[in-house]
Amino acid sequence: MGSFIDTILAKAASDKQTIVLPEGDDERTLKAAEAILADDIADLVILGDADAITASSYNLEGATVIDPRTAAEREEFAHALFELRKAKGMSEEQALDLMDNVLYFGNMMVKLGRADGMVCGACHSTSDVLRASLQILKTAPGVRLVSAFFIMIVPDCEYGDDGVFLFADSGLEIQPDSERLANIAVSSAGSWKTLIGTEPVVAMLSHSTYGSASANADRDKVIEATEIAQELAPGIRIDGELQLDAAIVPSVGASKAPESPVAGKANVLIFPDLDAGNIGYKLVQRLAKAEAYGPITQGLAAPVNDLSRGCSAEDIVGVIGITCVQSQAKKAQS
Ligand SMILES: CC(C)(COP(=O)(O)OP(=O)(O)OC[C@H]1O[C@@H](n2cnc3c(N)ncnc32)[C@H](O)[C@@H]1OP(=O)(O)O)[C@@H](O)C(=O)NCCC(=O)NCCS
Ligand SMILES: CC(=O)OP(=O)(O)O
Repeated sequence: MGSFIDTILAKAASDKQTIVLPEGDDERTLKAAEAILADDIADLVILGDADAITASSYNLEGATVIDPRTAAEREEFAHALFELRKAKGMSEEQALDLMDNVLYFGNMMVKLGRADGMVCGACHSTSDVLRASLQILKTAPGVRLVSAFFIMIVPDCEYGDDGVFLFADSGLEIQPDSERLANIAVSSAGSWKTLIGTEPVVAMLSHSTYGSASANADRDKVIEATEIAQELAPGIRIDGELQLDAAIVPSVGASKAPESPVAGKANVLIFPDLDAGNIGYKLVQRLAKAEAYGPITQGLAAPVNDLSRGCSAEDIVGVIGITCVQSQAKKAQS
């Protein structure tokens, strides 16, 4: 793994957080858990069939293993879930039934402070993972929109921060309007600062650079989103609309958008919709052999992060480290 993830894991280990891994029946999750425990990076709670987990070939000594179907906390968590969701029509019985679902049980652990964060999605779809978190944890104070990004580490790449990029939204918001797109850009700049620590340089991506394409709704959405984002965060370098080459390649940026403070230097790439963002990250991951960590959420009241069902155990280790660093940052702010 590259130096980005080494730095993240060292930071995670410096102030250990407690992370729930609800997919205890997934082989990659157990392999990742073994690596996290061996390097003393986080305290782990693993959910699932306790007999099967403890009988697995992985050394999970030190982890707390809970089977939600028989856990002592079921009634307490179900009642708390009912209180949270009764206005939305949930009954006590439905809340208790949901405690069989590891995603709901895990989110309740985070909600009630039994864990600092959660990582899952190796064998659950993104919509199932995120819906449960959006319903239970909700947005952080002052935040209107939750969105999701990937940290991409592209090998042998001189663009971005030596090949490090943030791609958003690659996981959650399907068709953001200009206001939502602006919010995604501003949140992504904040996430870049939290995880990478250097200055975010944010490009609002389009098929057009500075009006090169004739007016159309897609282009105009990105132009409007850029204006809103610049107003929301005047201290952050955000510019658009920019094509991908103008955003990251200095010579192309200089020729297509010479006055832009972002063109040719972008490290945070904001895609116009989820089709572009999700396809874009998978292209770079698979064709450029980039490491891809995410979807990492931003704007949730507590860090719950998703995975692609195509993830490796190493990806899970990285996302656990990122979740710990997000939790440390959240505690530092409060
Ligand atoms: C995440 C997702 C499931 C949420 O939307 P949904 O299915 O429409 O769920 P709901 O409308 O029931 O929303 C659930 C709750 O989340 C809230 N919510 C939904 N999107 C939100 C957002 N971006 N920010 C904050 N809250 C949000 C809703 O307001 C709702 O709250 P409430 O139940 O307390 O009123 C949906 O956006 C989705 O499927 N996204 C794409 C995921 C995906 O497939 N990605 C590709 C692979 S990574
Ligand atoms: C992030 C993502 O695309 O997830 P999945 O591959 O599981 O759909």
